[in-house]
Amino acid sequence: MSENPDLTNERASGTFETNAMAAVIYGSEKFAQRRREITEAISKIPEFQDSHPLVFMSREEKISEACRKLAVLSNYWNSLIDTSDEEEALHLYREVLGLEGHPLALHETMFIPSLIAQASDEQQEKWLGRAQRREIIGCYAQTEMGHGTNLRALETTATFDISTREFILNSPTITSLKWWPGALGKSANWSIVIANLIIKEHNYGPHPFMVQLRDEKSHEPLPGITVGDIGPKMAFNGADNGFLGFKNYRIPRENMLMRHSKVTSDGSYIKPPHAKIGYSSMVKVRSRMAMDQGLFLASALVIAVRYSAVRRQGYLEDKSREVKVLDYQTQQHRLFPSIARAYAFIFCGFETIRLYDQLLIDVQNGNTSGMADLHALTSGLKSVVTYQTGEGIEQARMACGGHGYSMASYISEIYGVAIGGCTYEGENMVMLLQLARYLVKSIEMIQNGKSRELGPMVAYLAENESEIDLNLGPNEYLKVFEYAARNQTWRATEKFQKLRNSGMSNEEAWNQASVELTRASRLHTRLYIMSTFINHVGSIVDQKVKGVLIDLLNVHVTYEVMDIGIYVQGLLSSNQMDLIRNQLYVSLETIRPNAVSLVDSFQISDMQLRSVLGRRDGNVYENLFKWAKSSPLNKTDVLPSVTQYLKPMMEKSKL
Ligand SMILES: CCCCCCCCCCCCCCCCCCCC(=O)SCCNC(=O)CCNC(=O)[C@H](O)C(C)(C)COP(=O)(O)OP(=O)(O)OC[C@H]1O[C@@H](n2cnc3c(N)ncnc32)[C@H](O)[C@@H]1OP(=O)(O)O
Ligand SMILES: Cc1cc2nc3c(=O)[nH]c(=O)nc-3n(C[C@H](O)[C@H](O)[C@H](O)COP(=O)(O)OP(=O)(O)OC[C@H]3O[C@@H](n4cnc5c(N)ncnc54)[C@H](O)[C@@H]3O)c2cc1C
Repeated sequence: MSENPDLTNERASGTFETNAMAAVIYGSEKFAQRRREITEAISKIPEFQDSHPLVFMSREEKISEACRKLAVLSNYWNSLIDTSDEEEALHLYREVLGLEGHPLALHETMFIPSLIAQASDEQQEKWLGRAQRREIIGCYAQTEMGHGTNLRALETTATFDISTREFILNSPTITSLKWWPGALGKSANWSIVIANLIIKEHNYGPHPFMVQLRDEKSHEPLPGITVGDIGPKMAFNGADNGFLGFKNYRIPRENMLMRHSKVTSDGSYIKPPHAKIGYSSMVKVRSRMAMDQGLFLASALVIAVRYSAVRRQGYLEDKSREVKVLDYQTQQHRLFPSIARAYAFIFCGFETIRLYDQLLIDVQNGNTSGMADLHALTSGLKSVVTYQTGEGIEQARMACGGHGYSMASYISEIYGVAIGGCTYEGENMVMLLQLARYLVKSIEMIQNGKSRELGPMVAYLAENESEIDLNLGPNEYLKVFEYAARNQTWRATEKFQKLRNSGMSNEEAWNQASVELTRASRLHTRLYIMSTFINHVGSIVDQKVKGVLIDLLNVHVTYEVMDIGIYVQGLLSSNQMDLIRNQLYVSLETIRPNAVSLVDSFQISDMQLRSVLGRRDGNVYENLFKWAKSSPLNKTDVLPSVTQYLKPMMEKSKL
């Protein structure tokens, strides 16, 4: 079937090459090209296709389907990608497995990275190759039923038995059961387990241990291990998140991951170079989240924007034909700022992934000085990005009207998976408060006359306000954001200090200032996102691509400043606010002809999107009907439930 002419026309109105834009989005022409090649190669392998639509499958079927594809993938892995390239691997996983989770997701995202960051050279020699070759499947078991946030209260223990030189693992209570780890339930046979290290009755706090859970031949749980699946979730049901308990389960001393902290055979403890070095796997995942969430948001927008260009409803001036709903200003206001955010998140993602990779090298060389900065940055970024991604996806769903609510759109599944990011890798409020600690410390440095020692990301906190001339473009908007973030950070810090100085405990003062503190963290992070977007656009060479991204940046800066209006009342007059509002409306119109090309540029395949509404060819209606007919409920005209219950009920009512 040929492409829907409405989409053909939209594509013809684009002012730039989508391949050139993809090169900017994905950081290089080479990688953008590799993505296309991988997608093309996968499309020719029939076993990678869903055996039937995932949305009609039960959990068991979803997990089985994911395992089937992983088994097929193992035959093609080396021929499809450069296995040393994490981004290529991720693209392959996304294309083949989609986003509903699978037994190797945590193996790749946390188990292997933990071995790389936490295992000594000898331990890597023993386990890393096996993990990378997928001879074993691992997970990351930290969260317990009773505690996920407050790691100092974890209850699982690893007690050193000096006589046998083993650790004895125990789960002393119900609440100490590990709860949530992905792939733990049914798939993983090994795990990195975070447990309190106890030597001679002294608790040294949470440490990582390499623990075998299941027999490598029979896959049966080993004696002393209780393990299983925690049941269905809001989404992500292709993953078997699990529970895990230990009863006097012994592992050799050499199974504590000992790159940083160490326990010698005589039970001596050697401290790590930084107290939080064991938290690196979390920082690794957080540093990826802006990219991953940006792609979730992008997926929902591809669907909503393409659909809005083929959906016609109502009239504007021309009464001879209904308009594309994408021509309504409200629809543009709903979708275009999110397109800008998706671009910005991906640009930030590349930046934080690079920063993590650098930090990993620094830490391996004994330099831990960058840990606090990256922890603060990624804590704020994961919180803001996951929240705004959730908002954007939900708006995309509503922008598709009734069909958006159908699983045929697939947006609800994208939403369910993405929104999990607000919780996993540190609950958002908690992580905003982690960043707030860093911001408060920065203010205290300024108060103590140490402004010069501030890092580049917080230097603006020490600056004075300057006049704003909004006609001058994005950098002026950045100043508006700096003003808002600076003002809020000072206000929140002063509130905290005042409460503390009034005699309140540090903890209570912090608690009573915490809403204001989280607001400061959000503004600081949104400033970082805007500034990264501006810098990125500034570095683009292709003039056509740059021109469109400047238009998109204008959508971003005007929308973001309008969105934080309450924080800039002291800086901007109501005339200036009106000016910005009008600039936003103008920029929505400017971007309109490029809307479809901007989402096409994400180059997310139909196979990955799984959306009838978001099909690249725009042939929505005939495929919607086909999809509905394939619903299992339509296998027969008369359901057994009708025969069994409704008919007798109706017959009875006739009497
Ligand atoms: C080839 C590769 C292919 C890859 C393919 C992959 C395909 C799959 C794709 C599918 C995607 C799948 C996505 C799903 C993934 C889901 C993963 C979810 C996993 C998890 O959720 S794991 C569990 C995560 N848990 C958490 O995040 C817990 C949150 N809590 C904490 O982090 C800490 O407890 C907290 C809140 C930071 C507090 O810690 P605490 O020890 O109590 O510390 P204090 O509050 O007292 O702070 C002390 C001091 O330490 C500083 N600090 C804290 N953390 C860090 C850190 N990480 N680094 C540096 N510094 C840190 C903190 O700032 C304080 O400093 P001060 O100077 O202020 O004292
Ligand atoms: C899809 C998914 C996958 C996961 N995968 C894994 C995995 O592979 N491995 C693993 O170990 N874990 C995993 N988890 C667990 C996850 O990391 C935790 O659920 C998360 O860190 C939040 O912790 P919690 O559940 O204890 O929340 P809680 O801390 O109980 O949060 C409840 C509420 O309390 C508030 N709160 C808590 N502490 C504070 C505070 N100090 N100040 C202010 N407010 C506070 C929170 O903001 C929140 O509103 C996963 C979770 C999900 C949803």
